[in-house]
Amino acid sequence: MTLTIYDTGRREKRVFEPIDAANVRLYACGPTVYDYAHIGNGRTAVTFDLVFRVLRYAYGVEHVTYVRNITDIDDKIMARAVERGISIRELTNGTAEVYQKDMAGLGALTPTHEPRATDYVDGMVAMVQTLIDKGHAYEAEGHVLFDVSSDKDYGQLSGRSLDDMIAGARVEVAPYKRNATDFVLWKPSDDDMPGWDSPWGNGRPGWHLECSVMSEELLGETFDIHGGGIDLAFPHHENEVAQSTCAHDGAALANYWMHGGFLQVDGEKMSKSLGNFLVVHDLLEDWPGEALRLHLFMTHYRQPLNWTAEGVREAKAILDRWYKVTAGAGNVTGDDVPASVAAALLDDFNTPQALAVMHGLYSEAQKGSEDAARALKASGQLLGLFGQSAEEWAAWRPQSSAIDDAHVENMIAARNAARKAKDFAEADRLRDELTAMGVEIKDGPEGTTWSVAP
Ligand SMILES: Nc1ncnc2c1ncn2[C@@H]1O[C@H](COP(=O)(O)OP(=O)(O)OP(=O)(O)O)[C@@H](O)[C@H]1O
Ligand SMILES: [Zn+2]
Repeated sequence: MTLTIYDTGRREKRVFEPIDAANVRLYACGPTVYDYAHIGNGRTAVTFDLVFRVLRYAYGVEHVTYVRNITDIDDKIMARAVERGISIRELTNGTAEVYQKDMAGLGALTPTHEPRATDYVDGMVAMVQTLIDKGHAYEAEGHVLFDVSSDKDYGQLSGRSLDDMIAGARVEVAPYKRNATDFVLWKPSDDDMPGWDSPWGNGRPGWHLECSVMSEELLGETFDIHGGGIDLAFPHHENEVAQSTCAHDGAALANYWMHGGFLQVDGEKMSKSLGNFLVVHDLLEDWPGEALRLHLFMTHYRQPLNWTAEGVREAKAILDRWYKVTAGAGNVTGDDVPASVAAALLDDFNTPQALAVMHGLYSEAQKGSEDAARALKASGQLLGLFGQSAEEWAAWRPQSSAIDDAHVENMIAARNAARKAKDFAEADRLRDELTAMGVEIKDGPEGTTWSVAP
């Protein structure tokens, strides 16, 4: 089985060769658990969940380690904790739990490890000391800064020239920096802010340092794949690389870099600062998680994705049909995934191509092919779909729905009775009432079925 990955570090598609096929190692930068995650954050989490699933498919369930970290050291988090008079942990326990549940709602498997930055501060202090000792960092006014001029490879990952980076950094250059591009490894905390003891006084680590240390402790100095949204390539990942390679005497941080495209609204990145965001937590009240997930997969992970309610509605309708046609398919395994679907996913996680094949399988299944129904179900499961029975799927209702199933059944029975008695005016009246409630009914050879219109 050959997996190819578009490596943003090398700017080309490469055949994936793991360091150790018995333990393939993946790290994706997780959220700052300050607020609810929006569906843009969700897209990136789902992308790396798919990578995790495809790696498990290719190398075996027991042979992949996936780390998705939680950033709980952040100025906004600390300010809010102080404001409420509680610890960072007390504040973020709730938000981290909601994040984990919401991502599970999008069909994401629980990662192997979900480290929290606050549990790794000792390791961060040690790495800062190592960087100072090796001549890659310096102390200035209570800060410790990474000396970019000491790293000849700085800028390679994101492909930026030093001039570009200097121009970008100039806006906010602090007087104690030797070079405009130097970045913070450690910064001082005011007395009224949370902090940790260090050789440089009471303070806290810079954000980039967190991932360098958590990935080293959980995956080793060099691991296979490192990922995140495209906004993280620079400066976050560039700085992670600088810290880790300099602390580890030149050993690479990761052999492959993957970056997911933005989820957009009307052509703009969905983000907290622009205020154009939809929170996953709310979306999961209005839609089944698998419909949100399928909408994400309709666009290749590296392309920008325009999020629309119409897209989710379409995804929900596709799943309605797929669930119906696979209802009798029984248990399937990875062996039932057809080669064409596997090939699409092993080719840089080409979900639109996999879905195109699955639409073909659906047509065959609808014509009665049991093999096609099984292949469709197995393919869906590899994508993290078909996580429930056809009955459960059909019984799903939006949380805002006031529809009472028993009441609907009674109305349908009354309508059928009216039709039998040739009281078509009453039958039509009941149908209109159901439509007004958002219930769609269909008369078929096996009686009347109904569903809730999205
Ligand atoms: N619109 C988006 N589309 C895809 N991925 C995104 C989007 N916004 C953020 N991400 C990704 O979500 C992950 C979590 O990031 P984080 O919690 O720092 O969110 P954020 O960048 O603060 O969000 P925002 O941009 O809304 O402030 C990162 O990998 C980031 O690249
Ligand atoms: Zn990171």
